Amino acid sequence: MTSAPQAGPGAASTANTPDAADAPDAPGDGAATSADGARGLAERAAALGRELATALVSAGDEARLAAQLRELAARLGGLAGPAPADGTPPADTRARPAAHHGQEPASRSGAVGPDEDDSPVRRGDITPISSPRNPLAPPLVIEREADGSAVGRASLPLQYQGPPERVHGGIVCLMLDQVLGSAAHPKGAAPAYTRVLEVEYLAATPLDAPLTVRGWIERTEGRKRFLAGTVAHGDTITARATGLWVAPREAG
Ligand SMILES: CCCCCCCCCCCCCCCC(=O)SCCNC(=O)CCNC(=O)[C@H](O)C(C)(C)COP(=O)(O)OP(=O)(O)OC[C@H]1O[C@@H](n2cnc3c(N)ncnc32)[C@H](O)[C@@H]1OP(=O)(O)O
Repeated sequence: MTSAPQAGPGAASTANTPDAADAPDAPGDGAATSADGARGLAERAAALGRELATALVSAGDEARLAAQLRELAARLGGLAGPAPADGTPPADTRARPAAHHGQEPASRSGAVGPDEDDSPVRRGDITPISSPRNPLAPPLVIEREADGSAVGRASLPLQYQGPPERVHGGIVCLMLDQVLGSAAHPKGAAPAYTRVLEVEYLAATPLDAPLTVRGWIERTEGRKRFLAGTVAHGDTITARATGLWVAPREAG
């Protein structure tokens, strides 16, 4: 295995960071009136969802939890704006069938695609690890380096705990799957899926601490891409992984 590519100061592109069009609106601008505004609204609502999850697992004091919940509810109510007179939910929050990623290439911008067709297939990043609009995601912010490797950064709060004070091993694996998956898709590459992912847990991955997840292609053989990666806290590599991503035969 070759050594991990170093994080260069000049990340070439952002693999899952929302582009400017996805930036949240200024506070207090009321209900969204455009797709971009709705996206910002969704991301702010997701951020409140994360705060809620943290509050639910953190508070030992029921009175304090109740106060936090009231505060979050007020902020959520402020985001949603006034309810439509007929009770119709806003377009962006209407229930949809479960999303499935598998057959559709995802946007690299992290933006969720146009809603006009109301398709059950959501383009873009709605993964439970890196999507800014998925409250299950920390989110892990992934950038692509000039050398083609991918680097994810996050600090994981208490709801990601496994053993006390450590990030759950499955979450460590999830971060590696996502970052190696990003690295497995250089520009123009056919979509490929994780076929093998082997993770070694070398040391505790701490909660509430800056983590860096790296992934890079070791070699490519036809439709097979062999990946490697690491999770680090400071200078400590807490996990390392190797994996195989395979493009389906029909992809060419
Ligand atoms: C996704 C779209 C992205 C779009 C661009 C945006 C990118 C933005 C970042 C996205 C990030 C996503 C990160 C989340 C990643 C997931 O969550 S992916 C979802 C989880 N994975 C899956 O659903 C995959 C399920 N498996 C499959 O669909 C099929 O097995 C696959 C992968 C399409 C392969 O099917 P297949 O070609 O029929 O498989 P098969 O011929 O048995 O094996 C393929 C090759 O691998 C070899 N192989 C198999 N096992 C091994 C092994 N253990 N060791 C060595 N070689 C092996 C075989 O020998 C074979 O090689 P050849 O004989 O062809 O030389």
